[in-house]
Amino acid sequence: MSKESKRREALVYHAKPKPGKIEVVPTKKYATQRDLSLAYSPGVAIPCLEIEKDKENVYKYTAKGNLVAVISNGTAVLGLGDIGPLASKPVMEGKGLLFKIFADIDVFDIEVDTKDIDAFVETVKNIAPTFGGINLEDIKAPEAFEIERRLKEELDIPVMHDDQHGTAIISAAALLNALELAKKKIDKVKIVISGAGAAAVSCTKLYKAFGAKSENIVMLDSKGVIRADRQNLSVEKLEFATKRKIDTLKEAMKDADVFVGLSIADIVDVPMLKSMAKRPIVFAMANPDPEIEYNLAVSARKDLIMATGRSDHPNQVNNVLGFPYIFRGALDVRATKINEEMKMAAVKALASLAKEHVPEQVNIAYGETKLNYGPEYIIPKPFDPRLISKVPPAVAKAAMESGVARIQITDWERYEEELMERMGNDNKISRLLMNRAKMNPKRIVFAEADHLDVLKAAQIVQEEGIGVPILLGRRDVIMELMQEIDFDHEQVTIIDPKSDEEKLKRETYADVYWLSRNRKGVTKFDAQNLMRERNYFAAMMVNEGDADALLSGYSRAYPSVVKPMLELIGMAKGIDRVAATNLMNTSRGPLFISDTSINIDPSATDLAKIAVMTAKTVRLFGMEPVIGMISYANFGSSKNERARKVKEAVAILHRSHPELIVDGELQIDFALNKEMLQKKFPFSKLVGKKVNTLIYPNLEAANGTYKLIKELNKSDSIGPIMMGMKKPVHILQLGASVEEMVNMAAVAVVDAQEKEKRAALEK
Ligand SMILES: NC(=O)C1=CN([C@@H]2O[C@H](COP(=O)(O)OP(=O)(O)OC[C@H]3O[C@@H](n4cnc5c(N)ncnc54)[C@H](OP(=O)(O)O)[C@@H]3O)[C@@H](O)[C@H]2O)C=CC1
Ligand SMILES: CC(=O)C(=O)O
Ligand SMILES: [Mg+2]
Repeated sequence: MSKESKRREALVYHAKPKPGKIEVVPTKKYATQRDLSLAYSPGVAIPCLEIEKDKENVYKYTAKGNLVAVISNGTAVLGLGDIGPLASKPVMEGKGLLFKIFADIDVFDIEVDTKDIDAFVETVKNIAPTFGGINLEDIKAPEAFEIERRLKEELDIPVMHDDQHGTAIISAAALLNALELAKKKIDKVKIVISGAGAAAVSCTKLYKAFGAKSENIVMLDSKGVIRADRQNLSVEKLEFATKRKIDTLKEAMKDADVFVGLSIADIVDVPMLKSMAKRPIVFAMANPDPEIEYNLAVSARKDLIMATGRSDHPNQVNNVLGFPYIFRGALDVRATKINEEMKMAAVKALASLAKEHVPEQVNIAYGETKLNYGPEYIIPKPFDPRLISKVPPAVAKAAMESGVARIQITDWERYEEELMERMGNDNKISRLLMNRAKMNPKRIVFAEADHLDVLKAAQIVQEEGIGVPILLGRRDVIMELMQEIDFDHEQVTIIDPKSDEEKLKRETYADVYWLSRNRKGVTKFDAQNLMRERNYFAAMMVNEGDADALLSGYSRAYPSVVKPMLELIGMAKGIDRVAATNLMNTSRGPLFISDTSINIDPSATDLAKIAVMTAKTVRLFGMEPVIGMISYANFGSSKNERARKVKEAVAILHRSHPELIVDGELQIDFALNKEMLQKKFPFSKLVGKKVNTLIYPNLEAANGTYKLIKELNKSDSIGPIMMGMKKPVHILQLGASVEEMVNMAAVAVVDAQEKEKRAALEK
C-alpha cells in the first residue's frame, strides 16, 4: 500500500462512519417511564444520598470504579512532540479504545489546554471524583515528573503516567528476557539510553531496580551525552549523568550491550550498530518511527535481539501491553496507588508469560506457524488472550500484599474467570481469520464485481493481502467504479463472461459442463448459454482450477445462487448434505449457529451431520466446539416428534462421535447459561463448559436467531459459511456489507487453504 493510500485509510478510519473512535453507551434499561424514573429523577436521588452518607458507595452505584481518565496536554505526543491538546485527541481516544478492548475499562479522554504545572494539577484534581483512576499521557518531561508526583500525593486513586511506567514495565520485562537469551547479566551490561524524557528516565530507574548499575549507563538527550560536568541538568537527568568523557551517541554505542531508544526516529546508523558488543540488544521504541528501522538493523547484525514500539515487526515493546492490565488489577482491588511492588509484579508476569507455550490462537492471529520464546519473541503479543488473566491478578495481588488495596480478592480462580468473561465481546475472531488468510492468499472470484460495495470489498482484500481478487462482471461498469474508488485496475484480473474476449473460455467451460449433464437433459446450446451467466462461469472457473474460491450472492436471492453451485461444483467426498453456519460475535464470545441457510427441516441424521460439519468449521477458527442441540424442550421434557428428532440426533452423535462435546435436546437459555444448566441438568455433558455452537432443529429458527442477534446487537456476523461443498464456494447474504464480504473472502481463502491441505494429504 502506498504512503498516500495509508494516509487516506487512516483519515477515513477516523472519520467514518462516525467521527472519532469511542462513544458512550448506557448500561441500564431505559425503555419505559418506570426505567427513566429510576435512571433519573426521582430514583436517582436515592443512590446520591447513599453516597453522601458513605463515599465508598460511589463504587457501588456509579461507573467510577471502572472509569479511567486518559489525560494529556499534548506536549509530547508519541514522537510527534508538542502538537497541542487538540491534536493529541486521536491518540487519547486511541488509548481509550485500547483500554476497552484489552481490559474492558471505560475511558473519558481529556485534553487540557495548559502547559502550566499548577493549572494542570488543579484541573486533574478537580475532575478526579469522576474517575477510578488517572492515566496521564504524552506529557513532556520534566513537567510530567512533577505533575505525576503531586497527583499521586494528593489523590487517593491510582495515578500513572503511562509513558513513564507503562513503558518501563514492558521494556523491563522484554529486557530481562532478552538478556537471558543473550546470556548476559543485568548488573554487568553496558546500557545506552537515547532520550532523557519521561519514558527514558522511568525505564532506566526500573532497570536499576532490577540490578542495572549506574556506572554502566550512558544517557543522551537532544544535546548529546549527559555528562556529570554538564551545566544546568535537571534532577532527573543528573541521576544518570556519566563520568565518562564522551559526547556523542556514536561514542556511547561502542561496545555497548544494550541500546534503549525513547527519543526520535533514525538517529542510530549501521556503523553504530556494528560497533556494539557481541549479541547486542536494541530496543528502538520511538513512535511511530524507531531510532533505527527494524529491517535495516536486523540485516546489519545477525546476532542482534531487536524490538520496536511498532506492531508490524516481531517484539513490539509498547506500553499497550501494560496500561490496560495494570489499571485492571489496580481498579479491581480499588488500589489507592500504583506502587513499585505492583509494577515489579507486572514485569514478572509479562516476562514469564513470554516463556510459556503460545496458544494456537495467537499463532493464527499473527500469521505465525509457531511462536516460541526466543530472539524474535521476547515479550507476549498484544492480542494474546492470556494477558488479561495473567497480568491483572499479579498486579492486584501485589497491591494487596503491599497494603494499598481497599478491597481484597479471595477467590483467585473466580477472579481469573471473570477477567476472561469480560473479554467475550471483541473481534478477535475476525482478526484471527484475516491473519490466517494472509499467510497463504488464494485467488477469489468476486462474481458480482460490477457492484460498488463488492468492488470495495475486493479492494480491501487485495490491499490487505487477504486474497487475490478476480473481478467478474460488466467490464465497463467495473472500470468506471474502480476509478471512483481509486482501485488500480492494472493490479487485478477483470473478466466479463459475456464479452467476445471470453468466447473461448465460455466454449471450453460449456463443453465440460455439457459432458457432465448431457444425460440430464442439458443440450450443448443450453450449456453455452448458461456460461454467459456469471455464477455458472464463476463456478466453472473454480471447477477448472482457474480460481481457488468463489464469492457470490450479494445481489441475488440465496437459492438462485446455491442451485448452480450445487449443480456445477457439488458436494465434497463422503458428504451428502451441505449446510451453512454463521459465526456471531456476541457479548459472551463467539457463537456459531447452524444451519442458517440451506436445510429447511433437517432429519435427525441430517442434524447430526450438520453438527459434525459445524464442529470442523469451529476448529478452523482455532476453537474447540462445545455444541448445544437446540429445541423448545429439555432432555425428554416433550414427547412431540420435533423434540424427539433432536434427541435422536444427539443419540447419533454420542454413538458416532463420542469425542465431540455435544448435548441436548435443550432450550437456548440452558445452553447459554452455565448456572441454569448445572442446577437443573447436572448430568449434561455440557455442564461446566461454555457452549460456543448451537445447532437448530430447523431453518426458520436458526436463520431468525442469527439475524435477530445481528440486528439487535449490531454485531458482526461472519457467514453464512458454506459447509460440505467440494470447492470453496461461499454465498453472501443479499446486500451484505463491505465488512461482511471481506470477512467472507477471508473465510473462502482459509477454506481453500484447508481443502488444498486435505487434497495433498489424500495424494
Ligand atoms: N514504545 C513505547 O511504548 C513508548 C514509546 N515512547 C516514545 O519515546 C519517545 C519519547 O517520549 P517521552 O519520553 O514521552 O517524551 P519526552 O518529550 O518526555 O522526552 C523526549 C526526550 O527525547 C530527547 N531527544 C530529542 N531528540 C533527541 C536526540 N536527537 N537524541 C537523543 N535524545 C533526544 C529529548 O531531549 P531533551 O531532554 O534535550 O529535550 C527528551 O529527553 C517518543 O518517541 C515516544 O513515542 C514513549 C512512551 C512509550
Ligand atoms: C506508546 C506511547 O504511549 C507513545 O509512544 O507515546
Ligand atoms: Mg504515550
